[in-house]
Amino acid sequence: MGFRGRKSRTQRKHFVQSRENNWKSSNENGGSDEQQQNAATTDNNSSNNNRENSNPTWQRFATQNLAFDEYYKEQEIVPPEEWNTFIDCLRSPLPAAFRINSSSQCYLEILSKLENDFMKSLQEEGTDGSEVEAIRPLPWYPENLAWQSNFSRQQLRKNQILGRFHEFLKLQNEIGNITRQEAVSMVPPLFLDVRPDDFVLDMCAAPGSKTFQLLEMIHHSAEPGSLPGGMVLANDADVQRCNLLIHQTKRMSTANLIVTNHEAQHFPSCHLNRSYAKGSEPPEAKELDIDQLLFDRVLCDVPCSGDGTLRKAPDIWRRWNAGMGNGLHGLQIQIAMRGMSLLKVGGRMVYSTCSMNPIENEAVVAEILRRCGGSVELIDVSSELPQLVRRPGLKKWKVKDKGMWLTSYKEVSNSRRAAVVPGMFPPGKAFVDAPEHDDDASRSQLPDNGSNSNSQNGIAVVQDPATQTTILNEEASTLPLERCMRIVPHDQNTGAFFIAVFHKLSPLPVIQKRPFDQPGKTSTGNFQAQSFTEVKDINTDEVEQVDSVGNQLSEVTTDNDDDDDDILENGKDEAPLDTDPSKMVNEKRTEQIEPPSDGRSGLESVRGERKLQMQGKWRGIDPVIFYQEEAVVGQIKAFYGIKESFPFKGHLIVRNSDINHVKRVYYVSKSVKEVLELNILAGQQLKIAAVGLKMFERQKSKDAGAFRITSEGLPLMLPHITKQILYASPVDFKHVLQHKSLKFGDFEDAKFRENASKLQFGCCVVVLNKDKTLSEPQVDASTIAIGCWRGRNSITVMVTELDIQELLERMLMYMEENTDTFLLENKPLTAEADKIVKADEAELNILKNNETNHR
Ligand SMILES: C[S@@+](CC[C@H](N)C(=O)[O-])C[C@H]1O[C@@H](n2cnc3c(N)ncnc32)[C@H](O)[C@@H]1O
Repeated sequence: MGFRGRKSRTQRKHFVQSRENNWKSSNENGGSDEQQQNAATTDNNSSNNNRENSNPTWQRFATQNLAFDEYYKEQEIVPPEEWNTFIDCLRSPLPAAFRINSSSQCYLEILSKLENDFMKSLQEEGTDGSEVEAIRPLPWYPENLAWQSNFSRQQLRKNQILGRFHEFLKLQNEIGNITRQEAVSMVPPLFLDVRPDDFVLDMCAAPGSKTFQLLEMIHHSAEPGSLPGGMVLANDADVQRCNLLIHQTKRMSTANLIVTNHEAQHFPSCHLNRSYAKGSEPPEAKELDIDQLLFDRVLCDVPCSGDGTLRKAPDIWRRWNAGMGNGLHGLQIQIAMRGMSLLKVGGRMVYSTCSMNPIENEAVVAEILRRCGGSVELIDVSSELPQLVRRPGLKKWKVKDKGMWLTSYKEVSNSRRAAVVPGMFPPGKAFVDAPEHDDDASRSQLPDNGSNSNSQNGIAVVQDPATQTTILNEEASTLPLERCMRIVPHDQNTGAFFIAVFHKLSPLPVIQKRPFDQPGKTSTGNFQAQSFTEVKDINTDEVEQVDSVGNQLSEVTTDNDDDDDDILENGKDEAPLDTDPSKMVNEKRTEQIEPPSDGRSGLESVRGERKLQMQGKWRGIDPVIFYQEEAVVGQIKAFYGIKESFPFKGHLIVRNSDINHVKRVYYVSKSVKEVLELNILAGQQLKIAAVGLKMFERQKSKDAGAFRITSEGLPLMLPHITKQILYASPVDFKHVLQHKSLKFGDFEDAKFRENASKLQFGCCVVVLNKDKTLSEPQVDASTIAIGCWRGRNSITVMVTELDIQELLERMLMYMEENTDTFLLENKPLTAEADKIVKADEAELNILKNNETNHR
């Protein structure tokens, strides 16, 4: 219906400025030479760096960092003969890319406009006769839904056709019909192979480009008026970035999304209280299809050093150092392992980074495989997306610490063993200290069968008498790291990315801390499988923390998908998450709600005391409350004639603990409903920042139906409502959009006038009747409709300027073949009609003003 929920959005200038890609010389970049020098060098102790610092040439360009060059040459990230091409490409600006939202109702029209209009006109106008394609679909993206443009922003503003294209992109992006996203960032969700019924966890989701893509996949084949069986749970640890995520995903208008704010490595398990499992389940628990929150698909797009995005964020050149990757390695493993434990057996997990560093990539993948002890396999996806040029994962790499190159853990000095862990080294090089020759401790690494090798993952643990170290002597061939994918910039003119795809074959082995792991000390980074008992929930507190990592995050976390234009203010109708840490309850204190002693069922009890519990649980976060006011729901159903077949019970939620003053009611899909119910029964472990599709908004007018259907809720509701609908001819529809308010008499169609006067006062829906011969057209994917207000003598539209602009644009796209009737001159309103319309508008404004409170 093309009117997904959108507020007028103000760009966050300060945010944008800090992320702008300024292709400047070092002098223009600001900051003293000394600052730049410090930023560009990594390992102050290193003799290499002393040499670099004394070499003035490195300062000449902001897009150069000798430590970077040295590091990646040594890692043989590309063959030596390709180095110059690789580095030149990294120094050139990145072409803009965008994706068409495949679940948008007009995605085919947008595709056709790009293929048949812009592709040709831009080629003629924009490229000055050059061979380079102005815009082109990315060959590896299914159905031509992703595009790359070779224009810079300056070029886009240069002439009229480019300007028209730019405006088109901006509008469609704001509406949610397209998303600007770096080409390589689109890859990980494609390898996740998401199906509409899947439960998908996006562990580090902000600002949400990939979440949006995952939602598209879930919604792709949903019929109008119906919802897919799956859902996406998008999580991010950073509160402010969570707000960006909420804003970004709002463009999708989905009832199948939950946004949470947790550290991914401590993401709650959300399973039913043990005492319920002993047979005392409340009826609600028995009704639940799920008793633990597990996922069919997990996306682990972890925080990383982000050097794959140098083309888009050249400031990274100055900041880059080898320590960034080393510092993140531990956290990346923790997040990935948590993801793996939340993945269903048979499910798929994608691990990805926008970093080129093997310490953040292959080393993490190798460690996941070691820890999972054969219950997980790295999938060979070489036959998937064959047109995507990628390179196999590295089998060998080195670790650089404090300017020193280390080829095996043996070379790590005692003082550096907290920071440099065995898991950072390639297979066969992860020498682990024998703790004081503690035989029991080394045995604790062995599988239960007592053998000294784990045939499932090919790891042999042997004692090296010369060094008194235990060697994890993996055959390189047993960890098929070549199945990882590395996308390098010069292969297809993109950024760089790393992707690994896992398949969970069986429950994870129980993971225990080895006795000789000191608390707070990352002595080994390795855990070995002890037994293969099913793990319901791995307590992530067992996984050691790398203290330094957290401190580095704010600097090195780079998401890089968020184009400047996508960084927007929060919508005004939902409170942003509270960023004051003092108001946050420690998320690790996720107590379970004990079964009630008064005989009431768990959910009943939770509902009865919801005000107290929900407000106390996650301070700074609005509670999620099932809305069960039957009288109000009945009134809504009666007013709009909503068909009984439309599921309401348990699908409506509010975010206000004062049920009597509810302003907005949200709709959730069956899948989300189940997760919310499970979460309540499991003690509200999820810190839910946003959930549900805003469906109804309360009106003050007594005689106008209690709630109006929102623009974003209308596409879902429309096929199910039987009252308060008007069908307008193209001319009338366009007319009312342009004037925003029209007196009944000014509608061209007599039938419309008659029907309008028969409606109840208040909210109504005006549907574009493309085929004027039908009085009640079939509602389908192409239906254009708009929420309006039926006043005493007029119809007034109740949507934003942006919605109107989009609808007019869509009508133009649809009606190109009927331009004779459609593009009639606007009828000027008569003075008398104008007066009547103004009176109705005033009435409407009073109503709107009454509703400006947050809720
Ligand atoms: C590479 S970005 C994710 C980009 C995102 N997947 C997208 O496509 O838009 C990494 C994200 O991880 C978040 N993050 C950092 N540490 C985290 C943690 N411990 N748990 C969860 N998220 C974390 C950051 O706030 C950042 O938004």
